[in-house]
Amino acid sequence: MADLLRVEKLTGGYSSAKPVLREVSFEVRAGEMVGLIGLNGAGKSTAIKHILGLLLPHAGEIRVGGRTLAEAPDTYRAGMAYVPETPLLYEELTVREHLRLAAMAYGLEEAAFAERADELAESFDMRRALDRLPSQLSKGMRQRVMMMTALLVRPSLYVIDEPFLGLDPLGVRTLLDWMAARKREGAGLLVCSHLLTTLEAYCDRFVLLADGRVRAAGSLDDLREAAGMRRGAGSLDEAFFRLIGGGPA
Ligand SMILES: Nc1ncnc2c1ncn2[C@@H]1O[C@H](COP(=O)(O)OP(=O)(O)OP(=O)(O)O)[C@@H](O)[C@H]1O
Repeated sequence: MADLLRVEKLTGGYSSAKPVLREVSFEVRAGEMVGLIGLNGAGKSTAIKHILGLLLPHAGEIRVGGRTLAEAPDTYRAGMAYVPETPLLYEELTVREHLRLAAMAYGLEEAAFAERADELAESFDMRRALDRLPSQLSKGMRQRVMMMTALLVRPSLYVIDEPFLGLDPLGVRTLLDWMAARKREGAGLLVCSHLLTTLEAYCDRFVLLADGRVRAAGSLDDLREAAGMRRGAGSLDEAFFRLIGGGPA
């Protein structure tokens, strides 16, 4: 089976004269969660913009479900859901209307919509907020709406940027439980975050970007090995600091 997401020797960024990403390659397979990590300015958001098709590769290619954006734009876009770091909501639509809009955009049937929306509202404790407008929601509640929208439509690939910021501990736990459930059902998740301890507990593999290049990639043990640590010993945090050259020797 094709990888859900394959980034192949991607060179890209905002101007071809000065690429931000250079020859970046990684993949996300069905049933795995991959953590995209790196310091501020390493190129994580730029990589995500390329994956979403908001930036076009200067060289290399990106495939979602085996197809590039140019080959199959509809399949490419419908194959993934993106959750941005900053909630983007329509100020004139209620929470329920946001969910319904997502369901329509992804062709979700009414019965499935009703069942899933209800389940999500319950587990994210948003039942009482379903008929509120975004201006009547707290920051964390707005973030919950974004997550609920992505979880409602059940694409095969999730691209999630800093999902935990703004969520209270209960929201973080609920979100992680949902992400793990989607993963068990065969979805792939690319999660970009600075919360290394959380990623370590939930991700199967990691891609560490530094200065727009893949500094190390693979399982925690692969990263430990690349960092000169023993397999089976030491945290992701420690491997990270050794690999980017900022930690104790
Ligand atoms: N719109 C833009 N135009 C030009 N350069 C940009 C733009 N956005 C980001 N950059 C540059 O691209 C590089 C990578 O930035 P990017 O936002 O991808 O980093 P990041 O890893 O997501 O960082 P953070 O952890 O701070 O979110 C930086 O040098 C940044 O200055």
